[in-house]
Amino acid sequence: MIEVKEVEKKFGRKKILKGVSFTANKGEITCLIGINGVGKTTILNAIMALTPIHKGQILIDGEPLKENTFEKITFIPDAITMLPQMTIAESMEFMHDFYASWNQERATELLSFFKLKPNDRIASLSKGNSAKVNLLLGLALDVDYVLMDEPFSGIDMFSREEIANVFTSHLIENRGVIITTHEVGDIEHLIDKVVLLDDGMVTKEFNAEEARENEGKSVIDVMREVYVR
Ligand SMILES: Nc1ncnc2c1ncn2[C@@H]1O[C@H](COP(=O)(O)OP(=O)(O)OP(=O)(O)O)[C@@H](O)[C@H]1O
Repeated sequence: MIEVKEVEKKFGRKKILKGVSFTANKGEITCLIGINGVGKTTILNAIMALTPIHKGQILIDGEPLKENTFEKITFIPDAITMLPQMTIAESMEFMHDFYASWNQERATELLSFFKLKPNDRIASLSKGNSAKVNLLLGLALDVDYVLMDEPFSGIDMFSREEIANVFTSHLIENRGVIITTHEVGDIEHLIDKVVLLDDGMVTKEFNAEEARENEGKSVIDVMREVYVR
């Protein structure tokens, strides 16, 4: 389980996170939802210790992040980090050399799942294919937790559908996934848990299935109650 406890974060004098708390379980897809600039990426960066926090605590399976935790968790940012002149195949080799947790079999499966061509250069990829390569490089690691920053942002409907299919496939298996988004529409059915953020705080944390079954409400219905007052 990933536990984010009372996390506070400032940039200069501006307080971005004002005591954010939530949990994300293994085997579930947790979605952080909030408008642009609310601090979604900052939360993922904080979980990965890529940015320092000023107060609070983040635990992964009960322990603070340490060097060996990086074999347990991966972060898929919203833009590809491979060099533009590299081919997809070279990017995969790079990851293979760098991470002990690289799973070549899964990488090859993802390559065909996304219908990507290994000899295409990163610089030549469309936004949709670039997002798919990014996802491939993260999901091919045998880790327990995957953090994804806006995996559906700015890409066409068909690419979004293909990416969404990964979430319901064995490629996610029983990992814990945290994704961020500001538009929940066409991924609503994939989400187990929702964490709504507003003004640097969690305004509501709920189980999407329970809201549907017990109250007959969609994620968007609950969002409307919280944000449109
Ligand atoms: N390195 C930084 N220095 C100063 N301010 C920053 C820095 N990184 C982020 N911020 C500010 O912190 C706030 C939260 O940024 P963040 O990127 O976490 O938001 P977000 O919810 O992910 O937004 P988006 O949906 O646009 O990606 C924004 O106001 C942003 O301008």
